[in-house]
Amino acid sequence: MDLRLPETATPLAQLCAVSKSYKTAGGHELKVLDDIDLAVGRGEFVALLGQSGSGKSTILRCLVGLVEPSTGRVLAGGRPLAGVNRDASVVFQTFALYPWLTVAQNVAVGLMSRPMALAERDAAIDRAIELIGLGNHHAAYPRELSGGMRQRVGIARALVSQPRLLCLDEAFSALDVLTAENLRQELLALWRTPGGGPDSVFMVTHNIEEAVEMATRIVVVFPRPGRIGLVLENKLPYPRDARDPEFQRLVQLIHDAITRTALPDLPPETATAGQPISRARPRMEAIPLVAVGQILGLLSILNDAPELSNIYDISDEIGREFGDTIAIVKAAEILELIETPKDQVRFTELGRRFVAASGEERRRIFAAQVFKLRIFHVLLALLREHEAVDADQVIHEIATALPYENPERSFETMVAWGRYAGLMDFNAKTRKLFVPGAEDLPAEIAG
Ligand SMILES: Nc1ncnc2c1ncn2[C@@H]1O[C@H](COP(=O)(O)OP(=O)(O)OP(=O)(O)O)[C@@H](O)[C@H]1O
Repeated sequence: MDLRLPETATPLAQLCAVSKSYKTAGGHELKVLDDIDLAVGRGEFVALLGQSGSGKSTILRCLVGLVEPSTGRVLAGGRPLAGVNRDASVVFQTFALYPWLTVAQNVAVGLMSRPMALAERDAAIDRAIELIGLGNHHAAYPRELSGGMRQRVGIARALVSQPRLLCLDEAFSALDVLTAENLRQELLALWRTPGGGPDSVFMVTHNIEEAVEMATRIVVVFPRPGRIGLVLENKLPYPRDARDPEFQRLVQLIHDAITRTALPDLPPETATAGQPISRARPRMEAIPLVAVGQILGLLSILNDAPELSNIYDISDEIGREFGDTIAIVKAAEILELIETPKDQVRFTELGRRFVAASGEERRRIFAAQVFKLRIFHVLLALLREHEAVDADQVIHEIATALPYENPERSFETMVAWGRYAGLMDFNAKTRKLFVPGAEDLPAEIAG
């Protein structure tokens, strides 16, 4: 039986046509959210999923008033929100506790801006501490607690003000599996008990199963710029069983939606008649912000454990969150070392040669593949014309070519890849990019 109160028409929190742009470190405009319409109604448990960097945290922060949208409106209880939403609290992944304060004092921080009598305050703190199972730890310091207990303090601090809307930003992802599952169940019970906890929950997560286990509505954000990609109602009764076919169907739907946008099965590109023949591909591709070591790690996992064939299993194996795994897989894919039909991940012929090769040969293959990426092609053409190129000029080129990427971070990644490939080097003092010595370049690139 569902004990939730019926939903009322006015959402607790709402984004209306919200867009958000940031200025990056180099002063470039980066649009991270585009025209987001999203509401959290009374009694709802909404989960927000999406790749890393798709804008999930920014949406959460806009919703509670921690970040102001560039355009669009934020409403709380149907009225324009000015400042922070006092009916909402946020639990962050990092616990964010003060190490010099006790559990009770840390929880009290959640009431800081609320005028109330001392006795009322103490009663609220006791209630929140009891509610979240920290009864014997009022006077303990964070360092004396396990990760799970610390996150309980984080949740108690969020609940102490009795918010109507509880927001969770990857709140369980730093916890071990069992602790996370216990906390999820307790939180669900709190939300489902009328008057027990928050009316509504808004949860940002990378974990698809977690979303299907908990949420009544699941929203998938598509990236660059962040926009609403998929909305699913989840009417499965609680407690939910991960083996239920409907549970599995929802997981698969979400999984497909996320991988499809990150790793689309595109037809191979063909040369366009009349265009000059170039070794670079015509399409301008973003560089996933991953280290060369992560790509090499993925390839060695694929090589050592050929039975791991889909992104899910691989994500578990490398111990990264799904969104991060996708970025690593994408990087290996644009280098043509792997291919990803549907949600499968497998070596290409070149990838097989790469893992079997010596260090020197690997660099040569890597260099030839990097050279095919249009953005590198542009950069290497610049480097051929000038002895050294200013970092800011390159960052500007990236910002122009890839308007939805963070140009400074893309630059750092390109330098790291280019260094590994022996194609370029960077002097952080002079902020100049240069070619390490043409005689060292692989023959097909030096010409
Ligand atoms: N204060 C800021 N200044 C500049 N860029 C920012 C700022 N905050 C976020 N961004 C950028 O906005 C984009 C979206 O970030 P956000 O943290 O909302 O994504 P996310 O989906 O929550 O990512 P993750 O899952 O990795 O936490 C990223 O490219 C990020 O680098």
